[in-house]
Amino acid sequence: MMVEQPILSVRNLSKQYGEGCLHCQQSNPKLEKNYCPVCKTVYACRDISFDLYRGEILGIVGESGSGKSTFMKSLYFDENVTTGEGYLQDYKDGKVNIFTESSQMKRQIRNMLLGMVYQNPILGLKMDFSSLSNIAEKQIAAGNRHVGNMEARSYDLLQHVNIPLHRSKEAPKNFSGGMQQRIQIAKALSNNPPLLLLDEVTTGLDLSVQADVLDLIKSIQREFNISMIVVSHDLAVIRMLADRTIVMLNGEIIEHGLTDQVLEDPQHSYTQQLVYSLL
Ligand SMILES: Nc1ncnc2c1ncn2[C@@H]1O[C@H](COP(=O)(O)OP(=O)(O)OP(=O)(O)O)[C@@H](O)[C@H]1O
Repeated sequence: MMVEQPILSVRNLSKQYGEGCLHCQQSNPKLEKNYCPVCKTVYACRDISFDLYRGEILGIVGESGSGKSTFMKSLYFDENVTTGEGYLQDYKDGKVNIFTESSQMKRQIRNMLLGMVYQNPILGLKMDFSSLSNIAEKQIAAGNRHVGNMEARSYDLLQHVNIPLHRSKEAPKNFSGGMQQRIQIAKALSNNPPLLLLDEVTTGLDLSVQADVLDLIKSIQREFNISMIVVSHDLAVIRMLADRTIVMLNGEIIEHGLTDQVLEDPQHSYTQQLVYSLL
């Protein structure tokens, strides 16, 4: 029998801000939430481990400050991890820890194998450039040189994310929040990545716009069979999107399981609170 390999494996990822001290460097130190009461070092992510499979959406939910964004930034190399390992099946057959690669290789991994959609579209888009050139930029970074092909792919993607083609030469700064997120999604998909990272992508949008963007994400999963990691503080978003869910609190994973299971039978008191607040 063929055993399915995860497309991403993360082992013991930790990220701290600060040097640590004798108090917090002992095993099982007593922390104040996620920071050391003595030296104030912040332990933003502690010992995060999981596998992600092809075509799967993994949800990460937790309150503000639980470490979700730090985790996502680490995966996209916006931040360097303090310790930990990450293996991508499509990079050197999943045999090399991506976190210890050179910055040049990290750039290449990012350009070829990852797509990122940020909560704040300013981080993901050049607001004054046309939507088309925003998408082309990512394709060029991934090594495409053929202008005709790039244009055709960009139009195709814009159509997919329901941006009227007659607006493709307009800059995202003219667009609504929902449209900007859809352009970010088109851009993130333009290099055909096996893994798409989505960080609070619907936060701040009107409910109906939010529903449209969530529908779009779901349809992209079905159509492209792409794996995604979706971070949100909102369990309703996670419920709609994620096959499996990780719950984070104070930088740690406190619960992990199939989303239905986590929702129906939450084990940790914090998860129970989150679930009951949905009712
Ligand atoms: N550059 C930094 N320097 C020091 N501490 C930081 C830095 N970035 C994040 N932190 C701290 O790390 C912890 C985790 O923050 P993070 O942004 O990952 O949380 P989050 O769950 O994404 O919350 P939010 O949704 O509010 O961003 C917080 O305590 C935060 O104050």
